[in-house]
Amino acid sequence: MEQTQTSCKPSGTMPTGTGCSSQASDDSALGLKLDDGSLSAEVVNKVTTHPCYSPEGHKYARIHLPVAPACNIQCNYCNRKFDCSNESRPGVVSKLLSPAQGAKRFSKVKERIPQTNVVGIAGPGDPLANPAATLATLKAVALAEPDVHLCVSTNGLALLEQVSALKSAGVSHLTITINCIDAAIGEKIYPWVYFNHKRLRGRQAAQTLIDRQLAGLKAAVAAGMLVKVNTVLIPGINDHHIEALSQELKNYGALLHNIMPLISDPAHGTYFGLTGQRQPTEDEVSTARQAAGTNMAQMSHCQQCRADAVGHLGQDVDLNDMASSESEVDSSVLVAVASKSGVLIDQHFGYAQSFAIYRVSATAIERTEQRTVGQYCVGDDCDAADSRMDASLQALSGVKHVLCSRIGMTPWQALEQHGVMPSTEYALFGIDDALEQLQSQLLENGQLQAVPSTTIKEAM
Ligand SMILES: C[S@@+](CC[C@H](N)C(=O)[O-])C[C@H]1O[C@@H](n2cnc3c(N)ncnc32)[C@H](O)[C@@H]1O
Ligand code: SF4
Repeated sequence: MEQTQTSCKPSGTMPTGTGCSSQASDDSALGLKLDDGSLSAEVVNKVTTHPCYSPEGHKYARIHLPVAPACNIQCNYCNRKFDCSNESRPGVVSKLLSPAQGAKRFSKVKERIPQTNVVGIAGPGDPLANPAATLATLKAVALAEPDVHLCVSTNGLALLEQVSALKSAGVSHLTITINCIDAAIGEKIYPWVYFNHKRLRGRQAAQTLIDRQLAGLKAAVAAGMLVKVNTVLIPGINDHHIEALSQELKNYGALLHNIMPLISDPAHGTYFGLTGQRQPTEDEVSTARQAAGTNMAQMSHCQQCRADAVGHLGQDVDLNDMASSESEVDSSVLVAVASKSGVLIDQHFGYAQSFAIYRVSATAIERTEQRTVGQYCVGDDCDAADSRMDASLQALSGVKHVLCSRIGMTPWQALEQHGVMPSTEYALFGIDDALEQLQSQLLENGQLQAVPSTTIKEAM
């Protein structure tokens, strides 16, 4: 890394300044800083040309490509469903994209907004719970435009094992959401964490996540990435802990700290929304930033963007007129339904011995066949061997969507990697109702050719 001295000097919090230095970090050993505590010219350039890292980057635009639907943890403030109209909060998107569609969207946007120099993957789930789609998208974008900044935003659970792949793909800017370093706090934020093929709960889940986040942070910094940490400020849960957290983040070499207010609304269908967890006041956010600012450079211009945000920060571009150019519009899709009763979506993917296959087009929903599969989970063993997944994939050949009541993370990821979209969104819905809702969603998202009217036909 180039070590040219610059005029960028420590300034503590960074709402309006250069945003390129921190007050007290002593991480020069990590290669980001010079001996006098200032940042190298290369780092300053990477920070000030990124709209999310520095207010100075406002002349540049960013695009988030929504290619990562699955998540390996659950946060009590998050619901990754598709958005309602005009909804703007992290984790929501209008339409998921494949890596090829993502790269195409980037090229279109770059033509229209040439200042787009940042391509990020931030969901709607966790990019590193969908590593194949994330890496394929990053590589396709880098091929089209080698000079863009590539960014990833992750909860950090799977970071340690992905750092070198991210580095090789050219990721320079990384954001990790770390809300606490105390598992007693973490268990109030994360109901479960899916790690090493097991769903962990309670304190063990929180401790595992925290350990992995800190190990991943350390590895990413050592690999030369500029690491920003997001912390969601949740009154009564982690607000008393912010200073201790920022001290640890500094020790681990994070460059910036972005304390974001919790967004909580009963209508969002999140645990915190439903339990009435309140959002912090502006004063509480600024107190937290001051407390953390004694250790870390603070950000305060974050817009808490959607996972498909496009354009300059705070001036998002409407993508509706681009949908048709993202093609991959089908005239019909095959949907596999896992059902025990034959009436409801009430079968776990792993325990299904057969799937009912439906052909869904814009004008019809037609049941075509029943396909038998070798059961994926055997006894308590849902950490199935690759061969059982291969057999399931073969049985589901040509299928684009699987509707089931539950599914493990391993088969979810394997299906996604093969272009099949699993969904538990319709668990316990009537099959007809679920298929009609899916049909409407595909039409709305431009993934089916739009022709009105619906009929359900039993062709068997
Ligand atoms: C949707 S996430 C996607 C990236 C990744 N899964 C993660 O959690 O870091 C992007 C950011 O939005 C934050 N976020 C999600 N829901 C939120 C909410 N209701 N209020 C405030 N921040 C939220 C996450 O904590 C994260 O920092
Ligand atoms: S890690 Fe990110 S995507 Fe996953 S539940 Fe939490 S906020 Fe949502």
